[in-house]
Formats: sequence, structure tokens, C-alpha cells
Amino acid sequence: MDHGTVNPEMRLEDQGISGLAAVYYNDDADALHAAAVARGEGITGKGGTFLVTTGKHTGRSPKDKFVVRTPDVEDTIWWENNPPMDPADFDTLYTDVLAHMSGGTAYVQDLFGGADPAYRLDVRVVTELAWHGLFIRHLLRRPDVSELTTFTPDFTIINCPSFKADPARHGCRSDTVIALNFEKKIILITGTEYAGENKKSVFTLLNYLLPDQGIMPMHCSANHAKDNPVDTAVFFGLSGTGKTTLSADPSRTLIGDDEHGWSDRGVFNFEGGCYAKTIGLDPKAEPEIYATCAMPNTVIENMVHDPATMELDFNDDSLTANMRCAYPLHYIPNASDTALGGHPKNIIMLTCDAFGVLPPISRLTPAQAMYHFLSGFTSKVAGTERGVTEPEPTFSTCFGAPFMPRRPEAYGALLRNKIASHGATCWLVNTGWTGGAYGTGSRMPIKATRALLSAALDGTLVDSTFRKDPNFGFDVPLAADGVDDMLLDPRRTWADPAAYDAQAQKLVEMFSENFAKYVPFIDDDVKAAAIG
Ligand SMILES: Nc1ncnc2c1ncn2[C@@H]1O[C@H](COP(=O)(O)OP(=O)(O)O)[C@@H](O)[C@H]1O
Ligand SMILES: C=C(OP(=O)(O)O)C(=O)O
Ligand SMILES: [Mn+2]
Repeated sequence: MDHGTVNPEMRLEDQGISGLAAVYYNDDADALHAAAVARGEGITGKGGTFLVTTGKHTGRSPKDKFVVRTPDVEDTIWWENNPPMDPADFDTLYTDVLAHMSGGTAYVQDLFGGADPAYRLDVRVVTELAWHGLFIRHLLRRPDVSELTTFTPDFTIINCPSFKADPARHGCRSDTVIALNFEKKIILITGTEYAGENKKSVFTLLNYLLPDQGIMPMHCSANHAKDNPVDTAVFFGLSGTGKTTLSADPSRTLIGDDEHGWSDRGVFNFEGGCYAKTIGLDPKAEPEIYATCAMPNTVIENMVHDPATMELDFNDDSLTANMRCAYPLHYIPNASDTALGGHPKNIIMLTCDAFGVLPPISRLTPAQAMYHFLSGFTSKVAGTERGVTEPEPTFSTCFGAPFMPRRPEAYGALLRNKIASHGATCWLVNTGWTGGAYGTGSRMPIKATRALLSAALDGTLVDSTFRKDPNFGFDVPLAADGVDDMLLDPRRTWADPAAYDAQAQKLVEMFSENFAKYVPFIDDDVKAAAIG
């Protein structure tokens, strides 16, 4: 039985997906929430939120993510970073997943990836779980009802957590698979209930498709000055570096918290919602995000609550440190209606330095920006990937290696040209440790990071006095309004300056060792900006 609104020529049967007992097309958030509760997937929380736990998988499974090795993508995929799947194995997996879903219920959401109509991708997401439908409806861009009757998917995602893949039969690594097939225009997700896989697989798709249209896809958040989209800022960063937190700045207009494209028209959000971490969420430091945790249909993932009062415990990480809430963009009071911005005036590269070595803010030349973009130094924070339990220093190229199907140089060249054409000012911001490494020091106060960003974005910081950092060669401001001068010089925040010097030297060597692989591909000015 079919329910809801759909293009009558584009039912699942028309895509070769048949045998389902019931298909719910394009249910709204209330209907998806009600269905999820009725099916026992989760419960209704305070303020009409939806509370859910995801079992074994509470973060992404990057090692189980594959690109199907078809001839059309053979020369363009960065295979060292994207494990290949044999097309025949994918076909078997596809047939087996459909057989498994047959006789059951599916939820179909027809959505857009991309706020700029010229570049958007029409994505159909077919989910076994009603709440995955709710999640992805919050996260992607919702068409008007009138657009649904002609909606024709460019790509289809089929997400079936109860299907357990078999490494012997499907050529995979475990029972969990995220497989992207660019030729068939299908993504299969099995064996994981973690909702983030849905949105990050759309991101990976766009990261592959958009460069051919001259668009730079970016793992970044974005906002612009109030009433002035010309003054746009983007904040690159791997998971946990502060994209979501820092873009929700009450004095600016939020464009988006995680994934954007930069075209010759400016910046556009790929999404229509946000996916925020809730661990330790402080209503004073992050009131806008905190408030979404009591709004109707917000998906609250893997948070512990008191069953008597339904009160959420923001400090209980017993299910995972990667506890989350997902909500539509307009739940943030100052979000943009269009999710479009201008060309970035400022480009912030966020790093969570667990060594406590990098200054809280540094100004980068375009060549240094390219160097740091390709290096992607940061830490993986606890929980976002399976097996990571404490900050783990890493070089994640483009500040998002797990989502980059092409070689880093492809993204590097696009970014470099756009920075050169539009003259953005670039900054490196350490939201990680200060006063010592992880274990001794403490996390950079959000207040200080916000004050430094305000000064960078309002144009005052660029005119201040800088020192050249002896280890890294970038410019570090000596003072900034609202921030203790000492904090700007990490060496002074360490109890033992010699220990700082030793740690800094180690980090310089790590940068140098990591960057060797990019040297054959880069221009002389970036080579000159190299560290170590
Ligand atoms: N100085 C800081 N800047 C940004 N975030 C910080 C800072 N100190 C602590 N945090 C915490 O770090 C986390 C950043 O996560 P989030 O903004 O979700 O990152 P991302 O969106 O890049 O994955 C939040 O839980 C935030 O409260
Ligand atoms: C959803 C994710 O993104 P982020 O942590 O960058 O918000 C993720 O990495 O799983
Ligand atoms: Mn985020």
C-alpha cells in the first residue's frame, strides 16, 4: 500500500524496488515522529522532541565505507582513501537488501541537497526506520508539496540497519556497509542505526559531483553579518572542532553548520538542518542550540534521560560522547531563510589541537592556508568514529578526509583559485587545548574563541599587531579585545616553556612528515609555506 504524495511515475516500483507491504512517501515531521513512536523506535521527550538510541553504532564507521569500482569513476576516485567495492559484490548486496526489506514498511523522503537551485541534487532517501526519515527530513532541504509530484531522484539512498552484510558474500569488512555506487546512482547503508551516515553520505556524493561544475565543496559551517550576506565567513573543521557551535553566533546570520558549496555566485548550504553535539551543552554558552533540545520533533540521539521527569542529562556520556540533536535550520533564531551567502570574506580553519601547541588564532597567507587545508591537522574527538575514546591527533586532509572521494589536490586547486579571485582573509583557530596538552591543560574557553572570531570577522583583528610564530611561520596577534594577552601565546600558558618547545618541535616534525606526500603536487609558494 502506498501512502502520501509522490511523483506517480517515480514510485519505488518504477525504480525496480518492489515487494514492500507499505510505503510512506514524504510524510511530514509530525507523521514520521508518530510512526516512529508507534513502531517502538523511540519515545516522545520534553517539548515534543523525539528520543532515540542507536545501539552498537553511535558514530560513523569510516572503515566500512566503500566506493563501487566502476569504470566511470576509475580515474577520478582517490582509492587510497576510499576502499573499493567490486560491482558484482554491490549487486549481490543490493539484491539481498531488497529481498530482506520485502514484505516490510519503507519510509521515502524526496529531498534536495543544495540550497542553490542551480546546483542542487535531488536525493531520495528510503529508510527502514521512520525516525531516519525524520532525521534526514530535518537535515536536507525540504521541497514544497507542489514540487513532489514531479520529483525525480538523481540519487537514491537505501538505509536498512537490520540487514547485516556478510563479508564472505558481499566483499565487505563487517556487517556494516556504506557503499556508494556512482554508476547506478545508489547508496546502500546497512548494519548501522547511527543517523549521521545518512547526511554524510549525501555530503560525500556532492563532494564527488560538484567539482566538475567548478564548485568547491567544503566541510565547513557558514554565517554572514546581519542583513549583509556580502560579509560571509566559512569555518572549516573536522568533527568536534566547533563548526556547529561557532557558526550559531547570535550576532550573525546562520547559513549552515556543516556542509557548503562555493560557486561563482557565493556560498550555499547543502543542507536544511543541523546536527549538534549535546555533550556538556551549556545553556549559557550555547543557548540557541540548547533550546532546540526542547523543540517539537528535534531528534535527540543517544542521550540519557530521567524516565520520571523526562529531563535530559547533558553530562551523562554512558551511551556515547557523540550524543546529538538534529533539528531544522529555522530552529536557530537567526538562521538564514535562503541558506545562501556571498563569497567568503573570511575563511576560518578550525583545529582541535590536543597538544596545546597552536595559538588560539593565527592569520594565514593564501599559501599557508593551502598548506593547512591540505594538511588538515586536528584531533579526532571521542565518539564520532568507532573506536576513538579520547582526542587523537590526526591529519585529515581538507578537514574532512572521510568524506573526500577525489584527491586532495583537486579540492586544494579549487579553493586556491577561489581565494585568489575573491581575496578572502584566512585564519587558523585552535579550539583544542591550552595551558598544556590534553591531560594537563584545558580546552580553550568558548568565550575566548568567540571573542577572537568576532575580532577577526568585524575586521579589527586584521589591523592589530602580529608576531611571527617561530615554529609555524604564521602571524599571531599580540592582543585582542576580551582575551587575556597570555592566551594568545601558548608557550606562556604552559607551566614549563621548555616542555612547550619540545612539544612544538614534535608537532613541526609531524606536519613535515605528513606533508611530504603532497609536495609533488603543489606550487612553489605552498612549498615555501611548508613547516619544518
Ligand atoms: N573553544 C571552543 N570552541 C568551540 N567548541 C568548543 C570549544 N570548547 C569546547 N567546545 C565544545 O566542543 C564541541 C564542538 O563541537 P561542534 O561544534 O559540534 O563541532 P563540529 O560541528 O565541528 O563537529 C562542542 O561540544 C563545544 O561545546
Ligand atoms: C555528523 C558528523 O559531523 P560533525 O561531527 O562534523 O558535525 C560526523 O562526523 O559524524
Ligand atoms: Mn557539526
